[in-house]
Amino acid sequence: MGVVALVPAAGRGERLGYGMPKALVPVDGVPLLARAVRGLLASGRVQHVVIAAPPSDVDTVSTVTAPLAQAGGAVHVVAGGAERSDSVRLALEHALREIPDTSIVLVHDAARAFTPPEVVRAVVDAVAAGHPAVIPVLPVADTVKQVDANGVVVATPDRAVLRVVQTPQGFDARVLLRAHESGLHATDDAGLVERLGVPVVTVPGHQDAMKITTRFDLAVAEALLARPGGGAR
Ligand SMILES: Nc1ccn([C@@H]2O[C@H](COP(=O)(O)OP(=O)(O)OP(=O)(O)O)[C@@H](O)[C@H]2O)c(=O)n1
Ligand SMILES: C[C@](O)(CO)[C@H](O)COP(=O)(O)O
Repeated sequence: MGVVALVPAAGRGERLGYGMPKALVPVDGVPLLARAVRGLLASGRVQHVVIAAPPSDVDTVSTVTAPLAQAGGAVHVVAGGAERSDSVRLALEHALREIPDTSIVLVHDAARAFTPPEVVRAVVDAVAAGHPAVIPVLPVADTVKQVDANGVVVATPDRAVLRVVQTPQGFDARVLLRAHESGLHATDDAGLVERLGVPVVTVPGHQDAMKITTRFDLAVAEALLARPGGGAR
C-alpha cells in the first residue's frame, strides 16, 4: 500500500508579510516546508512526498528539500498553481502519473509545519482501515456566530457539533482524484469529497498542527520550538 503525501507549498504568504513564499520562511533557521516534510517522514507511514512549490521557486524548493529524502522517503517537487486547490491537483496528477501503487494520499499544508507525526499516523491508519476520507479536527473553543452581509448576527450554531479542521487530510487516492475532477469548489479537500457524498470521518488533531498564517502564529511557532524537546521538527 503506497502512501503519498502532497504538500501544497505554493502560497505567497501575504498575510505573513515576510517578503518571500511562506513555505521558505525559516523558524530557528529551518524553513517551514522542511519542518512539515520532516514531520510527515518521521511518521514512518509516508513513502513519497510531492511538494507543490511556487512556480518561480521550484529550484530553491528542490535544493532545500533534497536532503530530507535521507529521512526515509522520496521527495518530488512540482510547480504549484494559482489557488491551493490547483496546487493539490497538480501534485496529485504527478503522484498518479509517476509513483506506482499510489493508493493512499495525504494532503498536508506546508504552513502546518509543526504537526506531530502521531497525527499523521492516525490519519493514515484510519484510511488504511477502510475509511475513504479522514481529517484531523479540534473542538471549537469560542462561541461562533453566523452573520449577514451587514455583520448582524443571524444565528449561534451549537459549538458542540462544530470542529476546527487541520491537515494532513487522508484519502483513498481514487476518491481524491474524483473530487478534484468534479469541478466543485471547497476550501479544503475533504470539503470536495464531502460534496461527492462520500463520508468523511474525523480523528483527533493537535494544537501544534495550527496553520501559520500571521506574524502572531509565527511567534507561537517560535515558542513551540523553545519548549523542552520542541526542536525535534
Ligand atoms: N496557490 C496556492 C496557495 C496556497 N498554497 C498552500 O496552501 C497552504 C495553505 O494556504 P495559506 O496558509 O493560506 O497560505 P498562503 O496562500 O501562502 O497565505 P496568504 O493567503 O497569506 O498569501 C499553504 O501551505 C500554501 O503554501 C498553495 O500550495 N498554492
Ligand atoms: C486545508 C485547511 O488548512 C483546513 O483548515 C484550510 O482550509 C486551508 O485554507 P486556506 O484559506 O487555503 O489557508
